Amino acid sequence: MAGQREMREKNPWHRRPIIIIAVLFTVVIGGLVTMSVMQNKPIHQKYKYGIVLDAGSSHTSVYVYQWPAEKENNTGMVTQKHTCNVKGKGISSYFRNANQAGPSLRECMEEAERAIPTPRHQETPVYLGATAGMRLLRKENETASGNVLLSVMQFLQATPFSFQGARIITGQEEGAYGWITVNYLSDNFRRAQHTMGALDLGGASTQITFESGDHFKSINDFIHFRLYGKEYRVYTHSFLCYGKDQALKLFLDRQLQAHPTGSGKQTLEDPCFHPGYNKSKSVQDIYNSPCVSEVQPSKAEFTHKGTGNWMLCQKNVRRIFNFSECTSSSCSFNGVFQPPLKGQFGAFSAFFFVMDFLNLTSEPLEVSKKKLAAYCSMPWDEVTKNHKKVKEKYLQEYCFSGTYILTLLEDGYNFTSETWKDIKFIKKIANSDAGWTLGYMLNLTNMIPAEAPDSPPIPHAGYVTLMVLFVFVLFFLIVLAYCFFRRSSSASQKQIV
Ligand SMILES: O=c1[nH]cnc2c1ncn2[C@@H]1O[C@H](COP(=O)(O)OP(=O)(O)O)[C@@H](O)[C@H]1O
Ligand SMILES: [Ca+2]
Repeated sequence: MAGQREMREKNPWHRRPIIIIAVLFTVVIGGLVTMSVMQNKPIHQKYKYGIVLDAGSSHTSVYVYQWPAEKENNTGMVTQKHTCNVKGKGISSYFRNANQAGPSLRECMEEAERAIPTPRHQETPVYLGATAGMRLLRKENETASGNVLLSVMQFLQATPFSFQGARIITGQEEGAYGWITVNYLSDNFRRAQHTMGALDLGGASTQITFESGDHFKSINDFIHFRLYGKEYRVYTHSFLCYGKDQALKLFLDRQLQAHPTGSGKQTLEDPCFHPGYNKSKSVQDIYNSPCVSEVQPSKAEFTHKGTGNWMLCQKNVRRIFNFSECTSSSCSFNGVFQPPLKGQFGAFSAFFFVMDFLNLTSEPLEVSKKKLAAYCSMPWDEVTKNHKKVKEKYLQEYCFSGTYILTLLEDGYNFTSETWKDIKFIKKIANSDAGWTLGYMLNLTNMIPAEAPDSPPIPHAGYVTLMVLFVFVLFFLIVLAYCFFRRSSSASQKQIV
């Protein structure tokens, strides 16, 4: 008996309260660990959706975006779920039969219906923004542009989505939203010291946008943003008629006016088209735009003949710009103020399509010029043989388009051989297309807050881990205290004995 009691006193685990405490602690710790694992398991996300239609001058694209419902204001959360290119030309081409403009969007809107779960349709906002093609049509024929917009509005209103409006956005908005898109997708607003500039080349206009502290001139070209608690002063300018399709019209007009012919069909010897290229073209196709001079050549047709001479091509391309007039401290072209370039630039849309086709997206400026000169001098039949799958409409123009891009960037915007590496020709960032549509939607749905959202001092997972650790330490301390107490009480018992 005495021996048994002695053993029990030596081994404290034999005591009932201790066993109960140990079991309780095990249960509590087990509970806490399970809770922390459960809490951090990815829960089934509820997504929200948004649709933006980019009604460009050459064609319309439909973009479907999605984001987790509870993370609306976290940057980098919106992703591009689906895109669809509307068949045919841009909505401005429906100026003669405006009521056909809306129905032309049908197939792509049906695709959007399939891309978004049906229960979400009603709450999904849909926006249409029209760019330079519609700006030009409004200039030429306001009634026609109004009718085209009315047709697309009526069509979109009848879709199951929540229609939020169809309008012609300004060139400034186009530039600014493109800038917001590239910086949002690169997570520059919250993580980086600097933002990235945006260069957008369309068919009818082109935009340059970048952060610049230089704000004393031309207030019109500066926009202020407060995003995630930071101030941004952004320069943006849109050049109407300097998209690549309108620039080609300006270019052909200059050449046709420079070599008027007397009687007979006019032949235009064009250094920006390949040798052996020979096509009869309608004069009306050039003069159907408010960008070109009102004095038309008298003939209805002309023969467009390529000569493939890059040096001469660049010399002629330069003529569509005015580089001499400038009443400000510094200018891009046509007397437009532009502060000195700063930082890196993302160049997208036609900047990317053309430079990518020509394999010039990562070449230095001088190499690009040499390669382009060699490409322009290639005979047209060889070009068509080498690129059987490329649409002829694009293929015939790549020599001109490449030359136009190099000239616009170097002589127009003032990039140099040294700063050329700061231009990144991009199509997508983080799987979403670079362009103005995402920035437009982020702005209209208030998804970029002016102030940085308050975040807890430690993340949730860290909090749970700390709590578990804390319980372990507490448990260890109690055991330690108990042992200490046991030892000192048995020592004092011995002394009494
Ligand atoms: O694959 C391609 N190769 C060359 N150019 C392209 C390709 N895809 C689109 N483009 C061009 O990109 C431009 C897009 O312009 P958009 O239609 O957005 O006009 P906008 O922005 O001036 O309103 C057009 O000039 C179109 O021809
Ligand atoms: Ca565009």
